[in-house]
Amino acid sequence: MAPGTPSVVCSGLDIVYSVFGAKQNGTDTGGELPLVERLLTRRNPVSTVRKVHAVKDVSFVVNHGEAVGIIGRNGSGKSTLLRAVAGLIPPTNGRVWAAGRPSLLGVNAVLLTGLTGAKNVMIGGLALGLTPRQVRERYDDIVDFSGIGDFVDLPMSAYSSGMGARLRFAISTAAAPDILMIDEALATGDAEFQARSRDRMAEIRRGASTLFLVSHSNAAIRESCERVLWMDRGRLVMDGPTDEVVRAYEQSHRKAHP
Ligand SMILES: Nc1ncnc2c1ncn2[C@@H]1O[C@H](COP(=O)(O)OP(=O)(O)OP(=O)(O)O)[C@@H](O)[C@H]1O
Repeated sequence: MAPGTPSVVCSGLDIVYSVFGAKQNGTDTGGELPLVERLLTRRNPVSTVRKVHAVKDVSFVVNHGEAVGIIGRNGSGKSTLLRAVAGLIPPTNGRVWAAGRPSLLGVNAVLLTGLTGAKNVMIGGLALGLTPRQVRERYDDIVDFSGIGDFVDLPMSAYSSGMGARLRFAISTAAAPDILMIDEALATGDAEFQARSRDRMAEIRRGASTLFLVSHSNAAIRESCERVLWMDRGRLVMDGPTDEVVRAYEQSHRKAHP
């Protein structure tokens, strides 16, 4: 885990989703016909498999101790890239290599919403590689940090989305993972929780772990990351120091909407 040595290597990564039951472009003219005519002619849309090329030929190397922001417009492939690096989606082409266990528990974790927060703390802790004893030792800290109070004894299905996100974040950062990945939804926490999250991220970084942060908040990216990957339509269009990349990204908005 020495700072300066590679933590994540992504080489020529392509991710293509297959969407089943979608209308294939060009094969269906039904949409252009008036409703009555469509009903009379019974011309139904052709259901088929549609490919969505969400990440296209992306390559980068991130070293231990780096905090990397991922920015880009809606649908540009940020979350998909993060999930692929976490090993949750197999690459269609290319390779992803990670030193250590990436933890995307931050927000997208599949916790069991039918179970109580308390049970999910145990499950999440075990998933992070902690022993049951370590989870018990850290239990109070995790629950305190999440700030969900007595709700911990209720099923997670009764939580607001912000409460769920806070508990996931608290669990995911309890084990100081080698590679912590945080997706946008973290921003659902209130201002006080966000301030505590930033402190916790700074603490994790001091432990020479690697941080990936997907966010639409350029302020959050500026505050937490020294390097930024800018994604656009699945491609990595810029990779460099935060100031440079965020400035170029903001300028591209101004050009698009002067
Ligand atoms: N499970 C999925 N199945 C099919 N297509 C998907 C799936 N998830 C994402 N996509 C598509 O992949 C593309 C990239 O989506 P992704 O969620 O990675 O973008 P994003 O940059 O994180 O977007 P946002 O900023 O809106 O969260 C989009 O076209 C999206 O519709």
